[in-house]
Amino acid sequence: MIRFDNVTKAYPDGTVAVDRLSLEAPTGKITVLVGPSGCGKTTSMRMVNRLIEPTSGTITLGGQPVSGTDATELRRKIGYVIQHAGLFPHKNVADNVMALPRLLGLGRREARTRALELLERVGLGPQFADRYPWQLSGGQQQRVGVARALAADPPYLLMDEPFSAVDPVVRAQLQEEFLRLQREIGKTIVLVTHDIDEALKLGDQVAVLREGGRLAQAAAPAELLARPADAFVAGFVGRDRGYRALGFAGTGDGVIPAAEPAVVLGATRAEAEAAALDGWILVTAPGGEPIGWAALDRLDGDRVTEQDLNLSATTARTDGTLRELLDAALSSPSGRGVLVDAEGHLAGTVSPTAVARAIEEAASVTAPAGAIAGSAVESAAGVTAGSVEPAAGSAAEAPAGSHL
Ligand SMILES: Nc1ncnc2c1ncn2[C@@H]1O[C@H](COP(=O)(O)OP(=O)(O)OP(=O)(O)O)[C@@H](O)[C@H]1O
Repeated sequence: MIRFDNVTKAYPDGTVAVDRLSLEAPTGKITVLVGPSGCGKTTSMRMVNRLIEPTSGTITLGGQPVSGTDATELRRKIGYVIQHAGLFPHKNVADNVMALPRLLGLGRREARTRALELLERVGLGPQFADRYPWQLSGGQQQRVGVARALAADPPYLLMDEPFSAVDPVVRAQLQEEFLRLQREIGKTIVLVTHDIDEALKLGDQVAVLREGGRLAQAAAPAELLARPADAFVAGFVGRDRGYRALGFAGTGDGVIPAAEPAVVLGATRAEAEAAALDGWILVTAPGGEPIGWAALDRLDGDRVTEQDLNLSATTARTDGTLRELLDAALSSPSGRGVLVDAEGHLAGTVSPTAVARAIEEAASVTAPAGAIAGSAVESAAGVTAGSVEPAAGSAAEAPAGSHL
């Protein structure tokens, strides 16, 4: 565990960057520090590995005050990932990854083997080992940065805006990979971001800081969405937080999919017309995976082809979150959200009304009469005050929904 106890940092010019911060980052979990620019996120994090010394207060790592630990010794226990990866430009990828273990005396051949293993863990094949940083994309550089931080197998990881220098698509991919990796390695992580969506997606615990370096609230994402401590947190978390909370409000297990007829791509117009419930027919791949919807009155030829497909809808897994189910239902041109099983095969469809009913039920199971929907949703997610356990079906799980 990393613990901040009444920690303050005032710079010589009088700026109070961090003001009496008390916070625990639990072992094996991801704690995200989030807040507007200048609220003291980076300063807080850098005090952990003693790149910055606090003015007062104590930071402990596994019960040991960092101020009493030799800085070099300390940094061996703490991997550090920064924005733009911060790779050595004159070293190739393998040497970048193994710089620290080599310094600590690891032999060249062993270092190379370990570098290749680590690169594979972060999704980079052996062909990257001999490239130089300038020969990599931004996302690949970030992956090397993560591999390097893990090289000495430290129990703690500090990550400062690790995914912010890449485009949104790569970013989402890196976030998913990072969560998958963390499920394997279970490090104690403090991650800084200014992006609340990233914080809610990655954090087991999210600590919202406000200007002046004061902690506004630290809670599990579902708790933060359901019960923001004050107007600042509510504003920072965003206006659509009721909808976002559905991502933590249990799964669609209680929603029974309705049978949906479908035809395989390449079926004849007559087959599509015979099967359809209304003006829309669902089209699948030969293996049974839904691909898209076709409007019968807009079919181009005698057969259903890819050109006929409307691809605007998302699919949700039957055990996906209520948010994913609602999104599937609302994004479907036919008004029926497509559900798939764990193998990606069509399981049926669900209407927005059916999902709304499930949302109401989730809210009423545990809520006393008259309780506000927000706290009911939170109860349904099984979140207790102060808990940092991810709720079932939370962002820490593999993504259950995908694009149709
Ligand atoms: N060396 C310094 N001297 C004086 N003030 C500083 C120094 N370093 C940081 N600050 C100030 O401390 C405050 C907190 O800075 P910090 O970098 O921790 O914020 P941040 O939340 O990480 O911001 P950002 O999201 O913009 O990176 C800011 O007001 C900043 O200007």
